[in-house]
Amino acid sequence: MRPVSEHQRRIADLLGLLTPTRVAPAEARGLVLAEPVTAPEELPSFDNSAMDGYAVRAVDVAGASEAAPVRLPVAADIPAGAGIGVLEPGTAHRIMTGAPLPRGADAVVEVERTDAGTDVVTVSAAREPGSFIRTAGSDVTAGTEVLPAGTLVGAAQIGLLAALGVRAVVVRPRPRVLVCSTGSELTDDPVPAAGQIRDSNSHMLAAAVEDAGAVAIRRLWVADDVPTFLSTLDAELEAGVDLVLTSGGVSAGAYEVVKDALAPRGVEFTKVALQPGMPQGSGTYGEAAVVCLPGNPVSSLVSFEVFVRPALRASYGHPRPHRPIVRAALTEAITSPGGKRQLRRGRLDAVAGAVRPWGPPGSGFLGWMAGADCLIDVPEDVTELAGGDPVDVWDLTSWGRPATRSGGS
Ligand SMILES: Nc1nc2c(c(=O)[nH]1)N[C@H]1C(S)=C(S)[C@@H](COP(=O)(O)OP(=O)(O)OC[C@H]3O[C@@H](n4cnc5c(N)ncnc54)[C@H](O)[C@@H]3O)O[C@H]1N2
Ligand code: MOO
Repeated sequence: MRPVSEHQRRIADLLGLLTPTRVAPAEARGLVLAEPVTAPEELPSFDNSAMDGYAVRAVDVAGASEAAPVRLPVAADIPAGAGIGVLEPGTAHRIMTGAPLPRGADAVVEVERTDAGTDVVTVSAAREPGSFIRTAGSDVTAGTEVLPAGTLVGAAQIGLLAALGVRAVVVRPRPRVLVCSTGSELTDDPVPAAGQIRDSNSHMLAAAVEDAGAVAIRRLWVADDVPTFLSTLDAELEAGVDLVLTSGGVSAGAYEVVKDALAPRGVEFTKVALQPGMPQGSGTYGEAAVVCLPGNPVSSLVSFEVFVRPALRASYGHPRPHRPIVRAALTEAITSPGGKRQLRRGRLDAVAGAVRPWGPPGSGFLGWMAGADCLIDVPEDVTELAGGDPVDVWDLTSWGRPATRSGGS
């Protein structure tokens, strides 16, 4: 059987790195800059007040105190958004936070240190030159690289791009994924007939694809019929697809539609030393990468976590493609099959450093999976672990906090 790490590499190689494209900043959220951003202008773009108060010349309030306040005529009122005025010596301008400092002023006295006068203001504190002034360029200097290539674009970066008036950035695009469940037992009918079940995998995998930062361009299911399966793929691929993600039809039964359709077309079907998630398919179809996951719902989602999620994130350059791993002590004993890496569902108490196995190891227990928040990683050569033993745990609730190690190893 193929080791997990080898199959991870194969899937990552199949998807590769997507070609960068230019998008509006809002569309870059969650994506990664493929080219740096250089500030086209400085920030702030003009000297402005950091406080609601009075713009003055520091020399005019030198020596002012509670005991010996200084009185200055208020020659102007400067709300935020006003133009840049001129302050005559021996006067004050009432100024609001963010409003432009008038020429001639070199300090702001906060309103709390005055009597808030509108015609004449009484100032009871001296202020050094530069006090409460945000000078032009003090945050960002024009021409500097503010966001290097490789930056993950989030709220702060989008805010900065907006402040600088940057209208487009270069990122790798979200991978476009076609999610296709297979199985003649599946139905979307709210009341399934005898022997039929609702399709959970296409909904689940489409959600997992979107959580990974990719786009599930279509979600569908097809029956166990090779010509229908192939004609559906052919029709859908015209929309431009980076990855075809199938579930079901990859094991050893008489009607394995995915394997029967794609094995003759060069897609490789193999057993990976993983539980759950042993039967796996991978290759290309047309221009698209193809990953064929097993149909058992837990196998499908666990193998998505192991193989597909990191490859999708790596394909758009995510700096942390893998889930963070934490070390925790098992609350109870578990067993694992020799020769396979087991990813057992669990519930992590990160504060206590403890992890509780959650539900049986079998691959059909979706109810248990939905209550879990982590995967307990049992190495291939380990068959028994006792309560209290330390284990690696993949934290499924964390979205890419830097970790000392990650699920890639
Ligand atoms: N003789 C053998 N039988 C099986 C083997 C094997 O090696 N030899 N491997 C087992 C393992 S491990 C797995 S995992 C499954 C994988 O089977 P398939 O990928 O071919 O999946 P199906 O047979 O189509 O379905 C398995 C199971 O999952 C249900 N299913 C499938 N798709 C969906 C869906 N979209 N939504 C909800 N449930 C789904 C399906 O009804 C079956 O119960 O094979 C084992 N067998
Ligand atoms: O390996 Mo299967 O994927 O046990 O459920």
